[in-house]
Amino acid sequence: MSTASPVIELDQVSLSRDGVQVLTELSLRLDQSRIGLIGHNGSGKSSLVRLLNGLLPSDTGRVSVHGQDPGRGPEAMAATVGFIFQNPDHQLIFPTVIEELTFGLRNQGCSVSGATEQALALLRAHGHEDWAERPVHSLSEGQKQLVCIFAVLLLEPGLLILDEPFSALDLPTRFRLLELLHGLPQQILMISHELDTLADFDRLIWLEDGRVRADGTPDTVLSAYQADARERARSLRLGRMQPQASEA
Ligand SMILES: Nc1ncnc2c1ncn2[C@@H]1O[C@H](COP(=O)(O)OP(=O)(O)OP(=O)(O)O)[C@@H](O)[C@H]1O
Repeated sequence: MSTASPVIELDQVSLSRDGVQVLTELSLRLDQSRIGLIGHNGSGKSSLVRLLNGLLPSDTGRVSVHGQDPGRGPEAMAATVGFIFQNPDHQLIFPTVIEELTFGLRNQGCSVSGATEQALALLRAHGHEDWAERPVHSLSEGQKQLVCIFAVLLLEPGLLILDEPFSALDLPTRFRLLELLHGLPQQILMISHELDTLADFDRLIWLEDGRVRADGTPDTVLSAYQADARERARSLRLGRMQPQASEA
């Protein structure tokens, strides 16, 4: 794993997509081990994490991820940032688990035998050596998500970014994944609408309209976020009731 300082820094970063401003003058220094990113739909969470792994370029400002400039693009960032998508099918491209796991290592110049050895060792360490030759399509959603995590762990990135990794998973699988994530040495930045999965995190950032609405421990940020969501739900209900009242 990289020994670079595990710090993500954004300085006055703005980003627009299709001409719409998505992030506005965002400045953050993230050096905690477990960081959660929350916010209502469209608040800019996915855009922010895609900026960190080089999938989206910023319009203005400076971004540094463990000393690397994501402006170099996602391939150059692969050794620094492991990215886990919400839907494993967007990530998994090979027929078998072992092919999937060895691809990244081979890309980094590792021999077939060396890559296979490392992949088998990782599967063995997690009690899944029997998965090696399994067709990826035969795995459950939770098993596929684990394979995605194993694939990025083999590249030993300093940062793992997970964009809503739990949405398709049942509760036991969610617990199993959370346990695995909490045991990893990597810095973790995770987007989740499942707020209970973030309760043990060191820090939560609440994004709203591309700006930081709140930033602090789960205790403080989650209660404010839930109160805001309840207030929004209440005004939505009132909004629906208005036409009926005027009809009366
Ligand atoms: N591919 C895209 N092209 C153009 N605009 C996009 C694209 N994806 C998202 N956006 C816009 O960027 C803004 C932020 O979206 P983003 O996906 O970053 O939000 P989010 O907080 O991750 O939302 P959600 O919780 O719904 O996943 C929204 O206004 C959205 O419409």
